[in-house]
Amino acid sequence: MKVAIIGGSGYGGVELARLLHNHPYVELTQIISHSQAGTVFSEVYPQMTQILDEPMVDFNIDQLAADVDVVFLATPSDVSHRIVPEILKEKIKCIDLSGDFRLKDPALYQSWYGFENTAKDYLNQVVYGLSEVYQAKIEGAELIANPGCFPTAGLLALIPLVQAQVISTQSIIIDGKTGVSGAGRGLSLNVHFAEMNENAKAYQLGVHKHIPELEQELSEKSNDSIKLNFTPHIVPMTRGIMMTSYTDLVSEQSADDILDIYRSYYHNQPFIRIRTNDQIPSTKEVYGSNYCDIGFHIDRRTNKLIVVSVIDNLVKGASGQAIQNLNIMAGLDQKTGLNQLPIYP
Ligand SMILES: NC(=O)C1=CN([C@@H]2O[C@H](COP(=O)(O)OP(=O)(O)OC[C@H]3O[C@@H](n4cnc5c(N)ncnc54)[C@H](OP(=O)(O)O)[C@@H]3O)[C@@H](O)[C@H]2O)C=CC1
Ligand SMILES: CC(=O)N[C@@H](CCC(=O)OP(=O)(O)O)C(=O)O
Repeated sequence: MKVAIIGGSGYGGVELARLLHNHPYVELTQIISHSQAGTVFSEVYPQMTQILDEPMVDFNIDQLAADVDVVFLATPSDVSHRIVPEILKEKIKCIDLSGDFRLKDPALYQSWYGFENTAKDYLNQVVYGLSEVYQAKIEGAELIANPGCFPTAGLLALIPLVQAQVISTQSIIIDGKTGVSGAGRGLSLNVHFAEMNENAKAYQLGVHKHIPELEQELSEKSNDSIKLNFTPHIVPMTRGIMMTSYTDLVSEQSADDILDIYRSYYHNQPFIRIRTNDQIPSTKEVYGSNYCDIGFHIDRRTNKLIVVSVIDNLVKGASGQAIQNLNIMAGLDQKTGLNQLPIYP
């Protein structure tokens, strides 16, 4: 398969380049850059010296049509909805890492993302690329909306429970923590060393763009209209997402019952690892890998089931899951090119 990356000079772009380098069936033919076309990729990212020494190129639809089967868009929000229709017309498949196509209700883009989606007609055909949950739909997709990093970890923890109807859908509270690379490579005060080092900050309470995404997908799986609380925190680490979900059990459940729900839902899913015996995963245990690790604790005093799920935001939360989706679309083993083990310590 010939693939291109749009948004090459960002963190999602370089992580795609790193992972695709070891993919046996992919040829990366173009890295497209809005701001640095003509610059050699390894000059922007010296760790790619003697690996990717070609210059990045401008977006050119004719060149794409001649050269590429699948495009990864690793662009900020409010970009891909403007260019995806043009790319799809050339029969090139698109995997969009941004949020531009994740929400099914077009009205929600203005309120949560602050832009008007100009490709509303495509919201009916886009497939939400949560790989383990929508595998069958992903197989035939032309356009994938790769899930957000927080939703990936949160939904993988909660969908099996909601579907099994063992938790209340009206009292879900999620506490999210993210590493700084989640904010992308652009400079901003929030990620300034003195602002974030030895510091933890909650942000965007009640207005974060991942709230409607979490609600949309959990509502779909429960046939209920779910409203939930989600608060993200930025903490001083480079990579990693931890989602701690507080849920109310609606019936008596043992730890083995909960384990059975997860094991049967994720039967044969290579990237989901369910922890047993109250073992709670930490972000370093998935660092650099495409795994999502899930651990849980039942608090008998309060009848709450507390679930902790962790991913690497740049791998399972972005570029790794995008490649997992490419593999599913191409009929390959999901693990192709994604066999990196976590880097620990
Ligand atoms: N970082 C993360 O953990 C995750 C990120 N995502 C999503 O992936 C996307 C990329 O994120 P990330 O790589 O971190 O962000 P970065 O800010 O690191 O990179 C985005 C890149 O997009 C390109 N770009 C910027 N403005 C425009 C524009 N107006 N038109 C076209 N291209 C533009 C730039 O590259 P160039 O100039 O070379 O084109 C820029 O480097 C975002 O939508 C983000 O929400 C999803 C999950 C996790
Ligand atoms: C630290 C930080 O700013 N994190 C980003 C994570 C989201 C992101 O960048 O991208 P996706 O929506 O595509 O997952 C945020 O909270 O907006």
